[in-house]
Amino acid sequence: MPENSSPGLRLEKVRIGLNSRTLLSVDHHVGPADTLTIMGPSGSGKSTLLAYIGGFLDQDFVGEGRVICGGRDITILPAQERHAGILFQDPLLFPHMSVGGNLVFALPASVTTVRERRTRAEAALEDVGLGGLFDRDPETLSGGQKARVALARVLISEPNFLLLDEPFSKLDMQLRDQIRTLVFEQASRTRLPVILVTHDESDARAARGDVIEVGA
Ligand SMILES: Nc1ncnc2c1ncn2[C@@H]1O[C@H](COP(=O)(O)OP(=O)(O)OP(=O)(O)O)[C@@H](O)[C@H]1O
Repeated sequence: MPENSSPGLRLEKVRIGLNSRTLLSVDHHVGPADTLTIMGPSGSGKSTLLAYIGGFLDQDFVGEGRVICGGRDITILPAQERHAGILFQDPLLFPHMSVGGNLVFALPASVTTVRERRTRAEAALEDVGLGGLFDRDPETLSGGQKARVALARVLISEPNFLLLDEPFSKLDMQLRDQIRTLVFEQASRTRLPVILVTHDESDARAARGDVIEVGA
């Protein structure tokens, strides 16, 4: 199989620049269910790299190189056609919707009936250990439960790959361990390539994949 038709996510000679300065360069292939961890000092361009891959790079930056997903060059596609599943430090749940509403909102439009949409959301909640919480107000959840809902919402959107921007950094140590185990289990189950940005060595170890240090 020619290399660029392989499954997974290929970052081909990707360079992120600001003004005339190169912030970081990456050339790497992330296979299905593999994680590439990006570590580096604050301001080294890690979040900006995720924005380039996801298709939402701010116009102040220069992004070069190709992003190839499942053999398809997605570099020129707008964000909504790249289907990145993104998790940030904050779960960013919609406060005016129930937990289930947050998930139903993220479902692909191809799931059309109300009954099927509800069934899919309930199953996604089960997958992250939150069965039965469909009707809950997200504001009443603990930090760990919110992180689980955010994960379920990303997974139910049927993303092509995951971009994780320090998603565990606000959780205390025990919770951090639980949530990241769940994230990597689910990424592995769904065969998604993952790019993880973190400052934390234990996140990198838990991810078990390749680690790139940038800005060193
Ligand atoms: N919209 C913007 N316009 C100009 N410069 C920006 C903009 N957003 C961020 N920057 C700068 O670009 C650089 C890269 O930012 P980025 O957020 O990607 O770094 P990071 O490695 O993710 O940092 P951290 O680890 O602190 O999250 C930083 O120097 C930042 O100050």
